[in-house]
Amino acid sequence: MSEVLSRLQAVLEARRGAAADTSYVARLYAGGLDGMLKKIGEEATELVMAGKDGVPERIVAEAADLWFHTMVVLVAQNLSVDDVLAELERRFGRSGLDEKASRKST
Ligand SMILES: N=c1c2ncn([C@@H]3O[C@H](COP(=O)(O)OP(=O)(O)OP(=O)(O)O)[C@@H](O)[C@H]3O)c2ncn1[C@@H]1O[C@H](COP(=O)(O)O)[C@@H](O)[C@H]1O
Repeated sequence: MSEVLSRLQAVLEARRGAAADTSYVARLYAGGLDGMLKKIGEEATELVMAGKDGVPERIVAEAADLWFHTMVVLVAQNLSVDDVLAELERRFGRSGLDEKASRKST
C-alpha cells in the first residue's frame, strides 16, 4: 500500500475512539453508516461534475475526496484499503470483457 494510504488508514482507525466534536472523521462515524454512504454519493457526483468541467486540479481534488470518504466507509465496516488492493490484484490481467462473459454463464 502507498505510504500515505497506510498512514491515513491508521488515522481513520484511531479516530474510532475520538469524540465527534474533535475530528471530522469522528463526526462522520458518529453520523452513522447512512450518513457516510450519503457522502460517497455526493463526492461521486462532485467528481462527475469535475470530470465534465475538465479542470485537472478539480478532478484530482474531487477524486481525493471520494477516495478519502470511501476509506472512511471501509474502516467503519472493519475493512481496509488492503482488502480493495487484494481484489484489484486478483483481477489484474483478466480482461473485463472475459469477466463479464463469465458472469453471464453462472
Ligand atoms: N484526507 C482527508 C480529507 N479529505 C477531505 N476531507 C474533508 O471532507 C469534506 C469534503 O466534503 P465536501 O466537499 O462535501 O465539503 P463540505 O461541505 O465542507 O463537507 P460537509 O461539511 O458537508 O461534510 C471536507 O470537510 C474536507 O475537509 C478530509 N478530512 C480529513 N482527511 C484526512 O483525515 C485526517 C483526520 O481528519 P480529522 O478527523 O478531521 O482530524 C486528516 O488529517 C486528513 O489526513
